[in-house]
Order: sequence, then structure tokens, then C-alpha cells
Amino acid sequence: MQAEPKKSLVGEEYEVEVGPVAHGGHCIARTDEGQVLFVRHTLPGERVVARVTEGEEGARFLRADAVEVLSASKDRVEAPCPYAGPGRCGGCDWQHAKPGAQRRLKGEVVAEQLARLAGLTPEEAGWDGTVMPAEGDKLPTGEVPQWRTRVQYAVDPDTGRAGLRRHRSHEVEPIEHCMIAAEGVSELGIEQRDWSGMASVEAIAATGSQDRQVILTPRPGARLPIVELDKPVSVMRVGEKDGGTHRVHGRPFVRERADGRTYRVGSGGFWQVHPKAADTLVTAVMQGLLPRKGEMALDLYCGVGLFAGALADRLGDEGAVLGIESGKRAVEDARHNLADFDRVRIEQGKVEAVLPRTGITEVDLVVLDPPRAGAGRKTVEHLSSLGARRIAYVACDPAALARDLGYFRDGGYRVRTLRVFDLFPMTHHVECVAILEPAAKGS
Ligand SMILES: C[S@@+](CC[C@H](N)C(=O)[O-])C[C@H]1O[C@@H](n2cnc3c(N)ncnc32)[C@H](O)[C@@H]1O
Repeated sequence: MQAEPKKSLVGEEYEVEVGPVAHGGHCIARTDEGQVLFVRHTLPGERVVARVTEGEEGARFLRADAVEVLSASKDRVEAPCPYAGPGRCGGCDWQHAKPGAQRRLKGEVVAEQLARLAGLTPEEAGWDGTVMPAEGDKLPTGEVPQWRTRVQYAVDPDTGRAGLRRHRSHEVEPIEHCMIAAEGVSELGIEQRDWSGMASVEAIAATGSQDRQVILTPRPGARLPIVELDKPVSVMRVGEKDGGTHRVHGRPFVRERADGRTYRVGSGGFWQVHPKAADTLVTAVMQGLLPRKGEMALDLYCGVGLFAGALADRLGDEGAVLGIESGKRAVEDARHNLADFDRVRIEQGKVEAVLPRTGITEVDLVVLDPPRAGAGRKTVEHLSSLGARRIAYVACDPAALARDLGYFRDGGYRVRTLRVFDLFPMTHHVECVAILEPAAKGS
């Protein structure tokens, strides 16, 4: 006998008291029947009408939007962006919260993940509980930091207009202007052009150079448009068959500046989005590791070589750095960017495959900056066996970080300090830098 399909609750409304913030840009509430709701567009302590956007009867949890605020938090503000709100642009999560409150919420998420997945209190992690804004982001009330140097616009197939995706949807919210886009992106005027035939248009404005780039992803069979923007740009396209990024005109990379060096970043390669992020993270990592001349270091998930370059500068001619990165083009860029260092080597491949093959049994320092999924148990176990005197873990997902910190503890490492940065204002994203050392040393 086939099970009855469960009744969808989408569109149902519940009046609820909103509880604590949860990882992902929403808060937790419960219906009178005890079903858990993840509610967006609200804040802890509010009383709201929550309308279900996903979920069915008996589901472990429902997703919902606060469509009416019955009792508002003192941290609530009118969202400065006209495209924010239930069912609208999915790019930002906390437009309706004061900047200080956004950072407090992010701090609560990090603390909760540390407690739940690593069994650590903030004190045990050497963290004062604060979330630091990036330099220059402490703006007078009402001003929104314009930090997004890379914006992926989706194109409405019917109108050819560029916009941003709605939350957990393929639908496009057409916009005139994204408030958090960096000036170098806004001044291209992407939103004012017709992009018919394109599925998406990514705009990049480099930091420390005038390089601007757009990356076009055409729909199957569509011809590329002639790109005429308000500022000169290089143009790339994503190949329909191979998914690779190909040059249309101009340089196939942008030049970014960080820590006093210029880094070439080819299309599709990773670079931090906030203009101050690369410098902020290099400073936090170097202050935590305190590299000494002549030491041997690893830079794992090294991208185009940001931390490898910073380490090489500080380790001197006797020191050595090995970087590992899976992206082929990023590896070419890293080798180019660090060509003036004889003792920097960059290996291409997945860390979990390449690291064991290197035969390295001892290092002094490690930086790891994995993607959102984190490094995982095997890689952490391997790293824990190399005897590093300090390890810097740069993390864009506090849940993966907390899980991996648990593995490091099993491997004999303790967290010496943790610093948390708001490098993605208005969104729920947060960046952490944990510095680890052998537990025996700290105990
Ligand atoms: C968060 S980025 C960090 C890049 C660099 N550290 C920086 O700050 O510019 C993560 C990088 O890891 C690479 N990557 C993802 N999975 C990987 C894996 N399993 N092994 C090696 N590199 C990986 C991605 O291509 C990306 O360049």
C-alpha cells in the first residue's frame, strides 16, 4: 500500500514567539503543536505572523517568513534595501537588523556551533565573543557598507533584466541597484542593460587595481551580446559544453592587491569578496602564527596563493612553503603570483589526495582555508600528525569549523584563540580564524 502524500503546509500562517537565532539567517520558533519553524525576516524575542514557505505536516521542521511583526525587537530597523523582505531578494538575511545586532546574532551562531559541535565555550576557544567589522565598515547609522566586489546576477528569461535570485528559488528579483555592491560593480550599470539570452552575468571589481570583468553564462544556443558598459571591462564567457571560462576580450584575469602584493586571479578563481577581507585575514593569521625565519609551512586550499605569499615574505630565504589547491587555473595563478619565491611550491589536486603523497612528516606551521564543507576528519587527522607548532584555520562556515575543531582535539590540538569577522554585512555569513597549538603546550 502506498503511503498517503503528506499535506503541504505552504501558505499556512502561525502566530509565534520567536526564539534564538539559528545558523542560516533565520530564527527558531514553534507552532502551538510544537512543530519547529525556521523563520526569516524576524529577530529573537519578536512576536510575528509566520507564513510557511516550505514543509509539510509531520516534517522535522518548516521554513517560514515573518509576514507581520506584532511586537518588534529593539534591534529592528526598516530594511534600507527596497528589494529585501519576504519572497523578495535572497541575497541578504539581516537587512532588518541594526549593524551591531547583526554582528551579535552572528556571534551567537558561532557560539552555538562551537558548543554543540566542538563542546567549547567562547572562553575555552580564547574568544571574547565579539564579531569584528571589517575596517571601514563602521558607518554612521543608516549607511550601508558597499562591500560586494563580486556580484552574480541572474537574468530573467522573459525580460532579459539582471536581478538577484529569491531565497531558495530560481526566480529572479529584478533590481535597479544592489545596495551592498561595491562602487566598482555598481558603476558598470549591469542592472540597466538588456541581457537577453544570458542565464547569468557575474561582475567583478578588483581591489587595488582598476580591473573590472564580466563573466557571461549564455543560455543554450544563445549568441553573446556586445558588452557596452559604463566603464571598460574584460569579458569572459562560460562554455556551454565544457563549463570552462573562456576569454572574449581583455585580460582573462583581474589583479587584486593584498598584504602589499599583487595577485592575479583568473576567472572562476577564488578571491575574498569584501575589499578588506584579504588583508584582515592575512593579519589575523600572521598575528596568530607568528612565523619565524626559516620555518616550513603548508598553505592548504591555497587558491591563488594569498597566505602562501604572506608566509613566504615572513619566513625568509631559508623558509619554505608548500601550497595545495585543486583548481587548475588557480594553481597556474598561484605559481605566477609567487614566482619570485624560490622556496614556494604549489601542488595541484585535492588536499586529501595530495597531502599524503607529499611524504611530508613534519612542518612548523599550517594554514588551512577550506571551502564551506571544511577539511574533514581524514585531513585533520593527517595534519594533527605533522607536529606543527601552530595551525591557522580560516573558516567561512562555523559549523564545519566547529566539527573540525573537535577532530583537532582528538588529534591533540587545542584552540589557542578564535577571532570572528563580519566580512559579509547584511548576510548571515561570517568568517572565523582559529589558531591551534598542541594541547600539551597549552595545558
Ligand atoms: C575558501 S577558498 C580559499 C582560497 C585562498 N586561501 C584565499 O584566501 O584566497 C578555498 C579554495 O579551496 C579550493 N578547494 C576546494 N576543495 C579543495 C580540495 N579538496 N583540495 C584542494 N583545494 C580545494 C578551492 O578551489 C578554493 O580555491
